[in-house]
Order: sequence, then structure tokens, then C-alpha cells
Amino acid sequence: MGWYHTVKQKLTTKRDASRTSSQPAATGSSASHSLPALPASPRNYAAVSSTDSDAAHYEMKDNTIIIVLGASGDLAKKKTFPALFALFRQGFLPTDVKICGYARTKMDAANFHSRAVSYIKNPGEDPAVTASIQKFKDILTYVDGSYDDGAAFVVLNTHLEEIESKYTSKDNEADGIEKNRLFYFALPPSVFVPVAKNLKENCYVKGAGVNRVIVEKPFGKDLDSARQLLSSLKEYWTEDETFRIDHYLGKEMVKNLLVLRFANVAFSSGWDKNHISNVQITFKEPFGTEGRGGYFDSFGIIRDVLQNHLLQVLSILTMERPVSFSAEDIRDEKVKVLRSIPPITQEDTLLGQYVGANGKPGYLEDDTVPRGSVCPTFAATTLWIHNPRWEGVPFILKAGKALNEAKVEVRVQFKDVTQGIFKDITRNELVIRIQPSEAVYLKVNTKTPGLQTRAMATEMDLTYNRRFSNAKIPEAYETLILDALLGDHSNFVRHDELDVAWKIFTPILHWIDGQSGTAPKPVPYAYGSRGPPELNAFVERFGFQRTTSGYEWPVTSLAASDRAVPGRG
Ligand SMILES: NC(=O)C1=CN([C@@H]2O[C@H](COP(=O)(O)OP(=O)(O)OC[C@H]3O[C@@H](n4cnc5c(N)ncnc54)[C@H](OP(=O)(O)O)[C@@H]3O)[C@@H](O)[C@H]2O)C=CC1
Ligand SMILES: O=C1O[C@H](COP(=O)(O)O)[C@@H](O)[C@H](O)[C@H]1O
Repeated sequence: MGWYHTVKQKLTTKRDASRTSSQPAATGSSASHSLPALPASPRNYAAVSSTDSDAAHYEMKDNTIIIVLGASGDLAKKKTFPALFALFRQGFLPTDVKICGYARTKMDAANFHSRAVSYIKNPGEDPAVTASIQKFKDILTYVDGSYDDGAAFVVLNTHLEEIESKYTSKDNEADGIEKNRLFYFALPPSVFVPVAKNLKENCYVKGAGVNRVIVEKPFGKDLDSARQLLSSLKEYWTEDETFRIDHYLGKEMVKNLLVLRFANVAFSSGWDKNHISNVQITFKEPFGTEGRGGYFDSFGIIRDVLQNHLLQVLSILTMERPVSFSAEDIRDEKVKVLRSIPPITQEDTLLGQYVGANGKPGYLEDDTVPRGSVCPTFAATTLWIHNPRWEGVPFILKAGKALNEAKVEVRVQFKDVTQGIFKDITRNELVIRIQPSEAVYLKVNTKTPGLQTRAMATEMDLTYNRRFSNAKIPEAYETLILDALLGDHSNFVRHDELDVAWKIFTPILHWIDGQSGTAPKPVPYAYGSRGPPELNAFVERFGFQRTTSGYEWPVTSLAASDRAVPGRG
């Protein structure tokens, strides 16, 4: 992260000096943009680390083409192109970058352009944004072709070479003109391997420059299939060239975990089994599968959310302090802590499936879901970390579809204060709200203001939209694509991380899949509820105590009894 300062400085300086075409200036004035401009001076960034030695490895390469494979699909339309546009608009793409879509669908340029920009937000039709969208279209091209036919990739390569034949800038005089290609797989896993093979054989630049691939989950369905997939991909692309996305690693508050934990002695000194009673990492979505049941049913909520997103959050929350912010130092620590977690047990798991309620259909009423499916749409499961820091602390991961709210948060509940001078006092609890409305708040006890000497529960509150009122929180995909362009693997999943993640979850998944006999039947819960009715007993079993002290957020008005003068009724 120390490099952050340096990279921004490099980008800023470079753009000013060498921008030649369509991309807006990184230092552009906010007057002409509705998105906030970048700070004019790199001094506005505090370097997180004092060692910036990693900066040498992270470099934005000119002469880059970003190739989006699966460009006609949902992921590309909803996430990849809007993220690329946001980076483009802020001047964070390489100078003279070109973006090439590739998919089976036949589309002319106009069709492709309108699809690629269809999810870019421009409320109120801001003319500056409209102009940027037009410039963005100018750098987009499209090639159609199949995923398993080598000849189609030869055509793609010819198109890329044509773009590259116009390059003039030399990043490296000794090696000649660099040609850099970043291949983004917005594709179903069934074509990962043929596409990886065809790209390597037909579209890989062999001279000066770098070739990189960004791959999206799912990375297999269990330990064996993941290993198989990984080794097939490794036949063509090295670990260094591969960027495996878990988009939760690009979320602002997930990235903030490292800073919150390691840049605050106040937190790090109590971050262990002696001070923490239990931790919950919660993912809640207020909608069901709604027509996407076919895909979901063959995965289930554990593969969809827990095994990847929530486990990634857990690993950053519990790992030891890395020696540096370099990708390998961070990922080494993540792998170490994950290796201390034994496979999840059936006794520590609660499974649920939503049923129709409040006018909303149940999971089994979704036409795309197989009849009688026992696929869990909710799971709560407790993980244990066998190391000196965390022995005995339960980490509850819970996730569900069709729940009462949209919320992803980490809830660290501290142990009870020693009784004696205090009786029935509430516990400290640190809540890190990942989304929506990013926030960090710490529940603390304070003296009730006034003449009484009595403790009451309240919170120290860092609500982002109030504290950082003009900050633009980037989308996860913006951050991650920028990292891949820079060659920074810190926020991507390493192969051994994936392996150990599957080791933790594979036995429970095989049980749920019915591989060891009959598949367990999930507990029904109503659409729009908090989950199965058994949930409260489940979390209480692992020590969670709900705060019901009656304080209000954001402003607590004291009750008349709290305002009374002691001894006067
Ligand atoms: N910046 C901000 O936006 C801030 C907002 N607040 C707000 O203040 C309020 C109180 O905060 P907080 O105490 O953290 O949040 P909640 O009261 O929402 O949740 C506290 C815990 O209790 C569980 N819970 C919720 N409802 C029930 C129930 N009926 N029975 C049993 N358990 C339940 C929740 O689990 P589960 O999630 O699984 O349902 C969660 O683990 C919230 O509305 C919060 O959003 C507070 C501080 C800052
Ligand atoms: O990977 C997935 O994540 C989304 C939730 O992502 P978010 O950024 O909106 O929190 C989830 O809806 C989807 O089922 C899952 O595959």
C-alpha cells in the first residue's frame, strides 16, 4: 500500500506530460466533471507504509489493450464496462488504451457500444459525463467469434495487431515497442480452459510487454474440481500472469480492514482470544434467486458467498501482521491463518431455504429451480482457528438470500467487563459495515450525562457519508482492474489460498450435496425474514449477546428517569 502514493504520483505526472488523446486528465478540475477530480498534489495521499520498495514492481504500462471476453454478457455489461469507464474518466487507464470486446454474439459497432455503456450512470444527463461516454466509445472495438475455435482467436489477434501497429511510444528502448494485453474473462467457467488455451496459443504477445488474465469465480465446486481447473489453467498462464478476482477484496471497507487493524494500537492490542468473545461476518440480500435459480441451485449459498467472499474477509480479519504490504507477504499471512482452520462440521452449521411470504415467491416456486431441491439459500456456520491468537473464539459466517435487508457487516463482540463495580453492563462491540452505507462503529459504555452516576450504552460512530462527505468510494471492480493493470496481486486470490479455502468447505459441501448419503433438508424461513427461526439460538450457542439497551442511533434522547436529580424522586 505504500506504493499507492508513488503510483498516484506516477500516474498524475505521466498523464500531464504524455496524454495524447481521448482520456481525460487525472488532475482535471471538478468544475467540469460530476465525478470528483483527483487531488492535484500527491502530497494529499498519506503513504500507508514507509517502505515504498514495492513500487518498482507496480507499473502502469502504456501500449495496453484490455480485451473483455464474454463482452455480450451480464457481468461485462453491469460491472466490467462501468468500472473501465470510471477508470477512463478519472484518467486511471494507460495512455492511449484500447478496449476490445470479444464474444459469440454478432454485433455491429453501434450495437456493441450501446450495450457496453448501458449501465453507466449519468443521472440528469450531465453533459460532461455524456462527452466522456462518447470518448469512451471511441476506444471500444468488438470482434465476434467462438470460444473453442483457434481460428477465431487468430482473427482476434489480427485485430489486436492492427491496433498495436499504430503504437509509437517506447516504454523500453532496449526491447523495442512494448505491447501489453490484459485479458478479462467475463465468461462462464465451462469455457475458461479453452479460452485460456486459445489465447495463449494465438493471442499471446511474445516480445516486449506483458500478458495478463483476470479470471472470475467460480473456481471449481470442491477441492478436486478446483485443483483440476487450476492446473488446467496453469498449463497456459503462470501464477504471475493470473489475477483471480474475488470482488469483495476490492471493496473499500474490506481494504480498510488492514489499516483499521494494523494502524491502530487501540484495536490491535485487544485483537485476540483474551479480549474477543465471538465474531460474526454477515451477508444479507433482500431478494431471492428470481429467475437465476438454475445457476444458483448447482452452487448454493455456501459456494456462492461463504467459501469465497466471507472467508476472504475472515482471513484478513484474523491473519498476523504482514512484514510488508507486498502482495506475497499479505497472501502468505492469509494462507497461514486459513491453514489453521479445520473443516467445518455439520453440528456447527445451520442451513435454510426461503419459502413464499409477504406476496413473494419461495425458492421452489422459481421456475428455474429443480422441483424438490434441497439447495440451501441460507447458511450459518462456525469456524475455529487453532492458533495461539484465536484458540476458542467462534467465527460465525452467515449469508442468505431473500432476507429482511441488504447488509454486509463484520461484528466483533468483545468479552464482558469484569463484574464488581459494574453489573449487567453491555459488551463492547465493533461493527464494520461493508455495505451499504459504509461505517465503523464501536459500541461503548459511557456515563449518562447529568448528575447521576450511571453507565449507558452508546457508540463511537464513523459513518462514512458524514465523516468523508465528498469522498467517492470506488466500485470494487474499479479498484481491482486498476490493480491488475499495475501488476499488483495483493487483492487477488493466490492458488494456495484457494486450495486451503476448498479444504475447509469441501466436507460440508459434499454432505449438503448428498454425497455421503441423504442430503440434509434445509430449515424453511419466510421470504423477508432474518433467516431460519433457529438462528438466534444458533448464534447464542457461540456466545453472541444482542445489545438491547435501548439506545437510539444517531441521536439518543435521554429518558426522564435519566434526567432526574438523584435523591429527589
Ligand atoms: N453509521 C450507521 O449507519 C450506524 C447505524 N446504526 C444503527 O443503529 C441500530 C443499532 O445498531 P446495531 O445494534 O449494531 O444493529 P442491529 O440492532 O441491527 O443488530 C444487532 C445484532 O442483533 C441482531 N438482530 C437484529 N434484529 C434481531 C432480532 N429481532 N432478534 C435477535 N437478534 C437480532 C442482528 O443480527 P442480524 O443482522 O443477523 O439480523 C445483529 O447481529 C441499527 O439500526 C444500526 O443500523 C448504528 C451505528 C451507526
Ligand atoms: O458473487 C456474488 O456476489 C453477489 C453479491 O455481490 P455484492 O457486491 O452485490 O455484494 C451475489 O448477489 C451473488 O449471488 C454472488 O454470486
